[in-house]
Amino acid sequence: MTAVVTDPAEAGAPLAAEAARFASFGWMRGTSGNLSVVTDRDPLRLAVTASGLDKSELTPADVVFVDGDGAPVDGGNPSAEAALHARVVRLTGAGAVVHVHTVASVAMARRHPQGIVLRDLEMLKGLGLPDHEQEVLLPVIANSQDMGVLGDRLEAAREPRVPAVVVAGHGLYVWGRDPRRARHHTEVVEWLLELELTV
Ligand SMILES: CSCCC(=O)C(=O)COP(=O)(O)O
Ligand SMILES: [Zn+2]
Repeated sequence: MTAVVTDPAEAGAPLAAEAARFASFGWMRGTSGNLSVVTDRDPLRLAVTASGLDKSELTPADVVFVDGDGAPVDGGNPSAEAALHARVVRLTGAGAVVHVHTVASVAMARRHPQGIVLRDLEMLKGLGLPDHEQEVLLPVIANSQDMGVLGDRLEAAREPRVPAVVVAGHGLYVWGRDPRRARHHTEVVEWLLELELTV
């Protein structure tokens, strides 16, 4: 069950902390990346990071509440990708979504535009897979500035066992039950991508 949150600072504090962590890894350079957390399920509401800010400097107030289509409910300027966050939540039931611009995700999508095979790695258990003897495809979808188009591509390509999709030439979308689990999934997927890039 999702605790209903209506105070921007309450919703924004964990997102600011997560953003600072990802930014410290170099995954949100410039003003790239965005984060969201579900604050209500009925009707669906998300707190999404505001657009165009340096994500290493967010304050708890730097979030905007959006509806199930990613439109602001009380004004404000949500992330340009808010509609994709909302779509991921509607599709997967996730409670938090992470979008980071990592070099490894873009490089690996360039090498493997049809998707990235991950197999025989203990770290796959960090995505909820039962053991290391697994082979899964991390989907890669083509980029678009139209979040509806990106959402359709994500829906068509997603692998239900993998809480992540790479957007070619852009970055990584990852989700989880809450911000902490979405962070763990993000760190695991990025580790797998960096490994495959290295070997
Ligand atoms: C240089 S970042 C370009 C936009 C983008 O892809 C991104 O992740 C940040 O967009 P936002 O509107 O959330 O700041
Ligand atoms: Zn982006």
